Amino acid sequence: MASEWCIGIIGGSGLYNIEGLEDEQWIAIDTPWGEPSDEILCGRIGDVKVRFLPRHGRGHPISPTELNSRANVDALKRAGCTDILAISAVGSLREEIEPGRFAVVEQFIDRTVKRESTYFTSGLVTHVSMADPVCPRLSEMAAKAISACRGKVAVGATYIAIEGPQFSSRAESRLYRQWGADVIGMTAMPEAKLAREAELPYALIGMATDYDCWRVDENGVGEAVNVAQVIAQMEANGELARETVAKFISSLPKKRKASQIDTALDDAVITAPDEHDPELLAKLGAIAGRLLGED
Ligand SMILES: CSC[C@H]1O[C@H](OP(=O)(O)O)[C@H](O)[C@@H]1O
Ligand SMILES: Nc1ncnc2[nH]cnc12
Repeated sequence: MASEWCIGIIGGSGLYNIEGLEDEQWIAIDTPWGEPSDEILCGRIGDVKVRFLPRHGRGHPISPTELNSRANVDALKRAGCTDILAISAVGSLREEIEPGRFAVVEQFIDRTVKRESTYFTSGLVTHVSMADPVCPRLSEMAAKAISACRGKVAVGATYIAIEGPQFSSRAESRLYRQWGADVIGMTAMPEAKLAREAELPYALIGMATDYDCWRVDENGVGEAVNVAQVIAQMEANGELARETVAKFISSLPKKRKASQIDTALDDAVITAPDEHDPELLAKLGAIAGRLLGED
């Protein structure tokens, strides 16, 4: 297992570039799942290799529903990533997660319906555990990095992923609060599931940009989220996000210890070897090469 860190950063809305990389170069990576959102910015900070992918592409041309998360995660793995730190703009479903606060996500509710959400289709049926969908080690380091940059942090957040691109109705927003969701977004699912299938430890920082639409003011008037408000708050969050990423990377321990997630596919495949589909196996070189003996 890799003992050197290679950190994949997935930048969400408002985070289309990162600064301070040495030897930086945008590199196009082909995958058997189609095109990733953009080229990957490859470089390093000190001894740590960094691979940055803007989730929606530079200039934000790609909608949440049309993100090719399979290609994105596969491309990051091909680029050598050992771990992924993802950043997202999120709506807050809790009074105490005010716009500007960064929420480190611990759990997900997946309400997306139109997306390819697995690499393991018929011919290599595989069931990984999503009981603990994020990497606790990365999440703890992310929370410390936010605090070290004097950011306000909330830990242990539950993220609900909606299909979008429309924001939620008030009834949905209130329902999601009853379900125990703390923040809402449109992108981290199936990204987190695919990262787990790719045996990549994954953590998510949600940058609260708005209160979605569940809240009413003192006059009983409901607020509604709009893109202008989200963009203004994203811009206000941008500097802290960049500082947090730099701090997170510079604070990593020198050597990377193995994580249980590095072997998430062990014992997860159920299809008998003589039923394996060779075409599917050929596509899985980057994702499951370790298991399939192609490393
Ligand atoms: C511009 S608000 C809605 C948009 O922002 C979030 O994207 P990301 O998670 O990539 O930061 C949200 O999920 C929507 O896609
Ligand atoms: N209120 C909201 N709903 C869904 N995605 C979002 N991204 C940022 N704010 C959001």
